[in-house]
Amino acid sequence: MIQSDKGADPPDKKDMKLSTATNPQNGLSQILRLVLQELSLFYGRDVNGVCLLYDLLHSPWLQALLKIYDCLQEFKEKKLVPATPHAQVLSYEVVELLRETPTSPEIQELRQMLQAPHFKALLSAHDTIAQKDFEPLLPPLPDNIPESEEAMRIVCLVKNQQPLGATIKRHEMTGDILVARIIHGGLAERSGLLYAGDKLVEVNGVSVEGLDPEQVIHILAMSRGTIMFKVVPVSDPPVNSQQMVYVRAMTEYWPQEDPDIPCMDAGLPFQKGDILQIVDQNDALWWQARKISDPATCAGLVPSNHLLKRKQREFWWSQPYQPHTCLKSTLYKEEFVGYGQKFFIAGFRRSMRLCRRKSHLSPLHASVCCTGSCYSAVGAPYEEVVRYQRRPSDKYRLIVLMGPSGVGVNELRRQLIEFNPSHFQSAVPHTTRTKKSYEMNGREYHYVSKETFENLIYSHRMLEYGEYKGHLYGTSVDAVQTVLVEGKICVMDLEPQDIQGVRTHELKPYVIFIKPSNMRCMKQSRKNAKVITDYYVDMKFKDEDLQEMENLAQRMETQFGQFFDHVIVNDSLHDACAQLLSAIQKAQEEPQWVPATWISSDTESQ
Ligand SMILES: Nc1ncnc2c1ncn2[C@@H]1O[C@H](COP(=O)(O)OP(=O)(O)OP(=O)(O)O)[C@@H](O)[C@H]1O
Repeated sequence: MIQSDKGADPPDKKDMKLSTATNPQNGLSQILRLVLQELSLFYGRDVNGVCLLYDLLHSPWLQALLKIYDCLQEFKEKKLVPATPHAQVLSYEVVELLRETPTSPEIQELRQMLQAPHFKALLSAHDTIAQKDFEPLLPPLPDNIPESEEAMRIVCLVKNQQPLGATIKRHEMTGDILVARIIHGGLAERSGLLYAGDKLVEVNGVSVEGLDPEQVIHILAMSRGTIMFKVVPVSDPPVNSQQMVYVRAMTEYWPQEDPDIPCMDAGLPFQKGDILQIVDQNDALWWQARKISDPATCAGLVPSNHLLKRKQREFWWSQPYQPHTCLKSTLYKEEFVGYGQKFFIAGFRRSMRLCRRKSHLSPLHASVCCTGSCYSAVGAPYEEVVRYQRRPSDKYRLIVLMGPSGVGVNELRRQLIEFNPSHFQSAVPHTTRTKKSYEMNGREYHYVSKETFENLIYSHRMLEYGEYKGHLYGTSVDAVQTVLVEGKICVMDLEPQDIQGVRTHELKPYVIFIKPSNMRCMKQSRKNAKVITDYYVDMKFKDEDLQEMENLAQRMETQFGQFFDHVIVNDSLHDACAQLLSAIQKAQEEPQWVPATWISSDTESQ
C-alpha cells in the first residue's frame, strides 16, 4: 500500500515565524502558527496523517494565500472613506488653528504648505477617488432564465511551447466531449480554470458538438496564441487530495508500446530504478507522476500499481518458457590464506569465472533463491521510497559490490580494505569444511556442521551461500552485523540473485554495481591482468572473456538495475577506487532514497 512520505523533517520554527511575521496581530496567521507548532510535536511520531497535515499547512501555496488574505484585510482597513465634507474643511480648520498659535518658522512653513495650491489639489484628488466605487458593474440578471439553461465558463489560455496539459474523451452515452484529466504542472492545471469532467462546448468559437476527440485535438493543434474554451463546468469539481508519494520503478515502461494507455502523448516513460513522484492517484488505473530527475516538467501518465502488476502477470504468462536467470549458483574457491599480506582479509573468494560457466545449481540453493527473483519479475512494480539520512549514532549501511565475474569486484574491495582496515572490513564467512591446522575459527571462516549451516539457511540468516567440492560456504547476517556493531563499514560482494535477501531494514544495504568499460578500453586496461581460476594460473584475459564480461554486465543491469544505488565503471583501477570511496562516503553521510519499509518503526524487515 502506497502511503505518504514520512521522510521529510519538519522545517524549523524560524521558518514558520518568517512566514507569518507580516502581520503578527492577524488572528488566522496566529492560529496557523500555533497549530503548526502543535503538529511539529507529533511529526516524528507515527501518528497517522500528521505528516500530511503538517506539510499541507506548511505548504508554500497556503502561506502565500494567507499573505494575500492578510494584504486584503489590510487593504480593507485602509480603504479610503469618502471625505469630501471633511478633508478640505479639515485643512481650513488646521490653518485657522495655526493662525492662533504663536508664530515660529516651522508653523509658518506648515501654514504655507497647507495653503499651497498643490496641497489643495491633492486633497481634492483624494476626495474624488474616495467617492468612486471601483467594484465592477455587472449587468442585471435577466428575469426569465430557463430552468434547463446551463452555466457556461469561458476559459482563455495562452498557448506557448508547452502542451495544454489536459486530455479529453467522449462520453459513451451522451457523446459529449469531456475533459478527461488535467495533468499536474501543465498549463490547464496552473490556470485553475479547467477541471476533469468539464463539458467542452466550443473551442475558439467552433462548436464541438458531434465532433470526435481527434477532431477537437486537430482544432487545438491548429490554434495559435490564445485559445478560448467554452465549457459547462462539472457540477462537483474533483477535490485535489494528492499525496506526495515517491516510488522506485522496479520495471520499465514505454507508453508508445502500450495500446491501453488512454493518451499516448501524455504517457511518462520510465526505466528500472527511476524515482518517481506520484502526484495523483485519483484514477485507479492511471496515475500521474513525474521523475525527480526532471521536476520542472509537467506530470505524465503511468499505470497504477494494480494495473502494472496485471500487465506484468499477463506478460509473464505469455512467456511461460522464459528461462529463470536466477538459477545460477554461487561457488567458492576453497583456499585463500592471507600469507604474505600486511593483515588478514577474510571473506574473499578467488575468481570462479570459468567454473561458474560449467557449474550446476545445487537443489538447496535453487529452491530458496528462486523465490526472490521470481518475485522481482512479477512482484510489486513500484517500491515506495523515502529519503533516508543515516544519523551519526546509527550503524553504517552495508556496502554491497556486484558485477560480472572478472570485472574487479574483489580487487576493488581488497584495495578499499587495505586503504583503511580500521574503517572497512569483510564479514567472516561460514563453511562446513574442516579447519586446517594453520587456520583459526572465526578468522578465515566460522567452521560449522552441515546441519547448523542448513539451519541458518532455512531460518533466513544466510545472505548468500554456495556449494563447492561437497562443502557449503556462505556469509551470514550475524557475521555482517558483527562488523557493523564494531562501528566499521562492512563491504561484501554478492551475486545479483541474492540481493533480495540483504534488502532489509536491519542492514540497509547500499548496492554498487561495478561495470566493465567498453571492449577497446578493457583490452588496454586488462593487458597485464590475470584471471585467477580453479585450474589455470596466470591466464590472461582473452577477447572472448572480455566480451562475455560485457554481455553479462548488460544482462545484470537489465534484470537487476532497479536495485543498483550507484554504478562505477572500472576502467582505471585508481579512478574506480577513488569513485568507490566517494560513493561509500555519500551513502553513509548524505540522504538517499530507501524503501519506506526500512524506515517505518513497526516493520522488522521487508
Ligand atoms: N581496473 C583494472 N585495471 C586492471 N586490472 C584490473 C582492474 N580491475 C581488476 N583488475 C584485475 O582483473 C583481475 C580480475 O579481478 P577480480 O578478481 O577482482 O575480479 P572479480 O570481479 O572479483 O571476479 P571474480 O568474481 O571472478 O573473482 C585481477 O587480476 C585484477 O587485479
